[in-house]
Amino acid sequence: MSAATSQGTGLDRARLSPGADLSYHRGAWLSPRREAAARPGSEEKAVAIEVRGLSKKYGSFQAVSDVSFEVQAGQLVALLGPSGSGKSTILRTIAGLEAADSGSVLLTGEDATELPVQQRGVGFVFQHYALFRHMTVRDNIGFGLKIRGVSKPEIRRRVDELLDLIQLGGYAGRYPSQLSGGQRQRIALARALAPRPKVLLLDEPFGALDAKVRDELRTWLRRLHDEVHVTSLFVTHDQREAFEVSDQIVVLADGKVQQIGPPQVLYEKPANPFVAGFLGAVNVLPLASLKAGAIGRGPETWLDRPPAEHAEAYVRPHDLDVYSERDGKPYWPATIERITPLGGVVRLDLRIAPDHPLQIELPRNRSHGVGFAAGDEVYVSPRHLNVYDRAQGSFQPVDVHRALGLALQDGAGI
Ligand SMILES: Nc1ncnc2c1ncn2[C@@H]1O[C@H](COP(=O)(O)OP(=O)(O)OP(=O)(O)O)[C@@H](O)[C@H]1O
Repeated sequence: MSAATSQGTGLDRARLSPGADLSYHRGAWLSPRREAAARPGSEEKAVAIEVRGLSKKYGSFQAVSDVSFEVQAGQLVALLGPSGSGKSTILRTIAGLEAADSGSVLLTGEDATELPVQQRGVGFVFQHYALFRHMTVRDNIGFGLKIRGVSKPEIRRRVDELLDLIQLGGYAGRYPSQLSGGQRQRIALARALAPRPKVLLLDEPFGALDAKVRDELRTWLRRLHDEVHVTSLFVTHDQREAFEVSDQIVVLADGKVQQIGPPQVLYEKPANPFVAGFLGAVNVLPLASLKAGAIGRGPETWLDRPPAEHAEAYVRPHDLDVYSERDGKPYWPATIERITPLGGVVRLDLRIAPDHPLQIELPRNRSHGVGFAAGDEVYVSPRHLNVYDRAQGSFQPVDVHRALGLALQDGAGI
């Protein structure tokens, strides 16, 4: 957090300080060791949450399996995965609401594995607003401070500051029943922030809201985070939500980490077929069927090690071009079955021989210019794809045009 923003929100260092031996850096309290690491010019970045080798069984069911990841101080990170992938279990373990079978949790550098919930310094926001129905908004937000024995004037000042921050200044006297779902979640967030937690944990915070409010709150959360920079880890099963809000995403499936990285990197360079499919639409096609259409060096030369006969190409709908003539690029011959305008893009449903469905998305302007119609025989060419070789267990990105360009420069195989 910069000095300017901390003054702007009133979340200043002096009042946030939980102890003399800690200092504040980009949203997290740091021990002297971590503070040194966070100084400008330092190689190591401060880590606010560190999960090491976490495993958890419910009966004989392995819900979380050797999960490790780090959250840098001041970042907003998503735990993304399908239902049952272990997201909530991990979040609850970090909060201290659940005990892991093995592994450890470090918060701002200190081992918190054995600490009770109240001593971890975490703020928690649940999917279903856990506001007290009989308390006003002001009392709800101030609740955590009251039980910690903070003085009344200080609680009042802090609640006003947070009401300003969440832009609900005029709502202090209302009861939860007099608020919309979105407003209740903003209050829940203010309540979690009130005791100045080291880290904020959010479990599907917008899951119970309708799509439009959800959309608005995502943007709101990101802006709020940019203002206060409190280290936040939030659980979602919604890929779009994770993309819109987070700095980093931890993708989970079956209780295991699949990949960790910034949203765009995961999208462009997924580590495996699961991540490729979970983070957006993808066509899966036999790589071998490109051989016949390949110009110059075929797909077997695009990778360091030639992929097996049954390797598959994973191609995003917007990474495909469609032509009425062959034009020197590798292609799949295809037939257009349906053309569906979808606002800014047009979706083409095609079929390649012998019987593979294929989806392409073209920008609206481009599809107008080309003038395709259902029933047209066309050539489909990938710009970028991932080759999945089950036998080798490898999943490798290929920039097709580049691979082809290099092959042409070589002059080989033409
Ligand atoms: N208390 C429990 N007892 C038994 N099994 C549980 C318990 N809590 C969770 N599980 C199981 O552990 C697995 C992981 O659950 P978890 O809630 O962590 O997943 P999740 O990814 O958060 O799912 P969702 O998005 O549906 O909330 C699920 O299969 C779930 O049924």
